[in-house]
Amino acid sequence: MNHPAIQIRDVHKHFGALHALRGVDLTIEQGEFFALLGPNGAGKSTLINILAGLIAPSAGNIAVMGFDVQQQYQQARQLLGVVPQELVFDPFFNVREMLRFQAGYFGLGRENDPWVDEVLEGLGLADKAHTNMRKLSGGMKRRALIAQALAHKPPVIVLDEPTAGVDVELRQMLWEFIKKLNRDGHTIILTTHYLEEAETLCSRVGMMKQGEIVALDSTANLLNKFAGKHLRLTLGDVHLPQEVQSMVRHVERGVYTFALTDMIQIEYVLSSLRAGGIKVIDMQLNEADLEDVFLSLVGNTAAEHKLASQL
Ligand SMILES: Nc1ncnc2c1ncn2[C@@H]1O[C@H](COP(=O)(O)OP(=O)(O)OP(=O)(O)O)[C@@H](O)[C@H]1O
Repeated sequence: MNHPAIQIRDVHKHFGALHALRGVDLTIEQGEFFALLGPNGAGKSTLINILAGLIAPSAGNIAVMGFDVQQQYQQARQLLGVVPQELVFDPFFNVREMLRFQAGYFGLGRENDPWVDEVLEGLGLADKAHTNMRKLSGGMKRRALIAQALAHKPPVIVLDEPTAGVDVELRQMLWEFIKKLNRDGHTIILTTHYLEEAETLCSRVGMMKQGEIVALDSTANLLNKFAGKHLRLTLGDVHLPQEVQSMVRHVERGVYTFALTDMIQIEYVLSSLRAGGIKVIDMQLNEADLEDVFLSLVGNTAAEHKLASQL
């Protein structure tokens, strides 16, 4: 039977009084490149920590390719490679030894060496294979630690904010390598704050807010459904008519970005400005992006949270 890569069923997590996960249901099929997005504190890391078997859920369960992460921890863990935000390593090994050791922990021996070579090559570490972990520069260490999570050739790879604070070169290299692994059949789950990354790489997106999934769809559908267009108008220092103020997504040095859900709104904005005696100095119409979807779903978090807690 072809199990989903990851099946999350009604997962809750309480930290004392805090209800950090409020019934998360999510199925990720084998071969997907999936993005999990959400503002700080939405619960992404908590969900990944439960997935990786590092913490237990308060209720619900998660299976990796059919293996329950608690009841069948070892099998589930073997199928999973998790690149966490913060990583620890043993400083006494060189890079290749460290990767072999890591794979050995999962019961793999010399037969896994070609894969270790592929990982070293893919992450630009081939010429550092014999360098002691202690002697690597910060950026190279980061690469080695990503390699470590992949050493046992896991079919399901989870990357938790892998490019936070990472230089452009590694970012590009990492994505090329991860895209190749995805083409080869590995399932990839990515959490990121870089919405652009999710937009270009991932075919499906889940957005979390306050411990719940608030949107789940293909990247293309989300963009179509929510985003519409961006109208960027250079107006200078003006006072906008009341009726168009709520459509403004962003203002910077006299350039106003309006989020439009319908093309007819262009005429509405322009005629309001005209009626208010405001002159348009320049105008641009752009496709909106995942950031719009994200903001329209997770914006006003604090205000809504307050409202929800009063109800
Ligand atoms: N061990 C813990 N003890 C108590 N509260 C915790 C613990 N871990 C997480 N939390 C809380 O649970 C909520 C969800 O945190 P989590 O780290 O999962 O969010 P996140 O979406 O990963 O955010 P970020 O993008 O900042 O990593 C937050 O309010 C956080 O403070």
